[in-house]
Formats: sequence, structure tokens, C-alpha cells
Amino acid sequence: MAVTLASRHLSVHFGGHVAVNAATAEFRAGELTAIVGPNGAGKTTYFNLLSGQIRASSGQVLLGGLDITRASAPARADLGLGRAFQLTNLFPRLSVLENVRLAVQSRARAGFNFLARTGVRVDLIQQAHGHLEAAGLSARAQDTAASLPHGDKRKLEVAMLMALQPKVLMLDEPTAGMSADEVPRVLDLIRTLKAQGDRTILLVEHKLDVIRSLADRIIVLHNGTLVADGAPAQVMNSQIVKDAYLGTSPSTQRVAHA
Ligand SMILES: Nc1ncnc2c1ncn2[C@@H]1O[C@H](COP(=O)(O)OP(=O)(O)OP(=O)(O)O)[C@@H](O)[C@H]1O
Repeated sequence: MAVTLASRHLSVHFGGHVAVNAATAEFRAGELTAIVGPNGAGKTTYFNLLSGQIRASSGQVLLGGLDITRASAPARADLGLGRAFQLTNLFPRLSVLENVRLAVQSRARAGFNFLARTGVRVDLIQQAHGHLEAAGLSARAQDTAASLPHGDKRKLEVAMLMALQPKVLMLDEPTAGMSADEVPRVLDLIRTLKAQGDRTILLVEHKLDVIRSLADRIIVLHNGTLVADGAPAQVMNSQIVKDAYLGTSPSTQRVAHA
């Protein structure tokens, strides 16, 4: 499968601290990669570098072969890089339906003139209802986003990403704070997203059962360094992961392909 997103020797330092150290990785269409590592390993910082929330000190980010290292986060989003933030994308005072409709509209690049056509507006709303149904949120369509319980907010966020249809989807602990019975629905949603149009999905995740059920591939970061990259069975059983991820050895500095 084609490489959609890649980082080459990507680094960032904060003062004297190297948070991500020369990370080189390629992400392919149709592949879901879990990025794991102990607290402070650099997972969120690596995500921020890929999505443009922070600028790299050195190295490159490529999207569809295009060098986007200097592109802003909104420019990257326009180019098809979608990221679910932990609930910061939601419009709290708007209804659940309105939140998703805005995402559908943004995807459709619909301006006011365009929206003035009733047929188009109805179509956008129908599409929004479709995404809400897939997310299991139809019953909450008219409630404000702010009034949703945490798990439903996360589902809404995923529904909005579905509406935006990005080529690359970055999910930051999508099941964080959810009750055990809510998790399967979100995992199903992520599988649906992956199946739609051979999407590239990157997932930062701590829960091993979520990783096992979704990941085609696992990347391990430790002290900002990419220490393992491979198929889940190999990576999870490798000594380097037992050392780095389970924290039995704090000094893992090797770069290995498990
Ligand atoms: N803006 C910043 N300024 C200074 N240091 C930072 C900044 N952002 C991150 N760091 C440091 O970089 C390192 C990596 O942090 P990061 O949040 O990326 O780790 P993480 O793997 O996502 O951790 P967690 O699993 O706890 O969320 C940490 O030591 C953190 O303190």
C-alpha cells in the first residue's frame, strides 16, 4: 500500500530536553498503527509534530510525498490530515447534530450561497444524521454537545472525523475515560473508518486490549526515540518492548525493528 504520511529524522527539543529524537517512520493507506510507550516517552509530542501543533527542530514530515514540515496545522488539515483532539474540537453550545453538520459542511466546502439552496442543506443534515447513527448518537442529536456524558463526547468527536473524511486519521486515546460497555462501539467505529477508503490511522493508546484488537502495526517510543516498529505479535513479545513499555529497564536507547 502507498505511503501517505511519513516522518524523516524528525526531532524537537524543548530547551535542552530532546522530546522526539530523529523519528523515522512511514504510515500506509489501510494500515492502523498504534503508537505506544511509557508516560513522557514523546507520543503526544510526535503526534503534535505530525499534525503541525508544534514545529520540528529538525527533520521532515511528508504527506502524500509533499513536504509539509513548515505547513500550519489548518493547512495540514486541508490536505487531509485529521486529528481528534481530546474534546477540544467540539462546539459545546451547538447541538450534537449541528456539530456533525458543520463537519460535513466543511468537507463539502459549502459557503452560504451554496447553503442557501434548501436541497443541499437537507442533504448535509441527512449525511450528519447518518454519521450520528453510525456513532450510536441519534437519540442525542438535539442535545447540546456540552450536555453529553464524556463517552458520548468522544463518540461525537469520532462522528465529526467520519464526516470530514480525512486521508490520515490521528486518534489520541479515543477510549479514554469511557466505561467498559462504551468501548466496543468506539472500536467498531474506528474499524468502520479504517475500512472506508483505505484510510491511514494513527492511534496513541495505553490500553493493551484496544491495541490488540485494532492495530496492524505497533511503534514504540521511549525517551523520544523510536525503539521498535513492527507487527503487533512481534513487537509485543520483543524484549525491547518488555523493557521500554513495561518499564523494566529505564535505559533503553537502542533502535530496533522487532
Ligand atoms: N511544551 C513542552 N515544553 C517542555 N517540555 C515538554 C513540552 N511538551 C512535552 N514536553 C516533555 O517532552 C516529553 C514527552 O512528552 P509527551 O507528552 O510527548 O509524552 P507522552 O508519551 O505523550 O506521555 P503521556 O503518555 O504521559 O501522555 C516529556 O518529558 C514532557 O515533559
